[in-house]
Amino acid sequence: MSDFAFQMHQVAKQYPHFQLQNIDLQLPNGGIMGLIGPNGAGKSTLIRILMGLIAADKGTTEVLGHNMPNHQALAKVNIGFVSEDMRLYKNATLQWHMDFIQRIYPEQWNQKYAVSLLSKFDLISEQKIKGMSHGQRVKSSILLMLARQPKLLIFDEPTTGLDPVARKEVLNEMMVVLNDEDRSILFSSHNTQDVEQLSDQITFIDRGEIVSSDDKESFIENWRRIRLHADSPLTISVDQHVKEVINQGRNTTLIMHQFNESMLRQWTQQGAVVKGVEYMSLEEIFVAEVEAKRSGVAA
Ligand SMILES: Nc1ncnc2c1ncn2[C@@H]1O[C@H](COP(=O)(O)OP(=O)(O)OP(=O)(O)O)[C@@H](O)[C@H]1O
Repeated sequence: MSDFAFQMHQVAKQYPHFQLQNIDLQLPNGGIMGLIGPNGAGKSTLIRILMGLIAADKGTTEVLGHNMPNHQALAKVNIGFVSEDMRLYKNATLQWHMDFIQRIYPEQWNQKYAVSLLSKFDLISEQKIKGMSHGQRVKSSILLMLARQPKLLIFDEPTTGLDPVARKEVLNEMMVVLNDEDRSILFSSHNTQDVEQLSDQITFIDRGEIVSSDDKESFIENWRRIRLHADSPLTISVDQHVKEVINQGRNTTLIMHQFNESMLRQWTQQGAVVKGVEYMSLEEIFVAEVEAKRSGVAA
């Protein structure tokens, strides 16, 4: 058994107008990784390669110790996948789907858990899929996936399009699953708040490449917003640590990477007063990381 839920090494995939490249990524067993990227960054392409739904042009992908896509049948027994375009049979009820999956995975299916999820998600098993709202369909897909207790759970944008109540229900249930240290989770999202709440590892992806991948604490610890006040203009330029300088009259805001207190001295010696040293939100860090990478100044 591998120590990793998945490992990707130098994976690449070329489409006519897009290239996923240099993907080196791994998730230790029991880890929870949030994959954040703008529209068209390559999140779904990366996930589809992991699922064996498409083959990479280059590199190696191993999921739960099985080589993908060649041994995907073995890996998929223990992978649960939920995506936005999940196909459920519109004319069938949720109960029909539950029975169907139970027949395919009789060993893994946990009927008691399925029934508890029905009540938690406020779903009616006798309802046909075609009569359900978007949120109910997403919750149904998640129920069907969770009740067979896979070792690796992959969610592609699980909270997109959900109202705040449904979103909270889904996130709460994901948190419960997360407490089981045996299970690993990868989920993609535009919503950095969801990712911040759930993940212990975060991967930023942009234009088909990984911008950075680290544990959440390291990201938060590495970045600061510094607010300075000075009566005369300060000369501060972008460098290895100062990623952005925003001048607003006598106030200057700096976005800084790998900050330490001693860096403040260079500006206090120019007569600046430090008004604030603030942690940044994951969303701000994401934007700063992407901008640094796009401008060629690696963060
Ligand atoms: N089958 C395909 N043929 C050609 N191009 C494709 C194909 N699948 C994806 N692409 C292109 O690859 C790029 C990345 O798409 P992908 O769906 O992986 O991005 P994403 O990060 O999941 O985006 P979003 O957040 O908008 O869902 C896009 O430019 C898309 O047009």
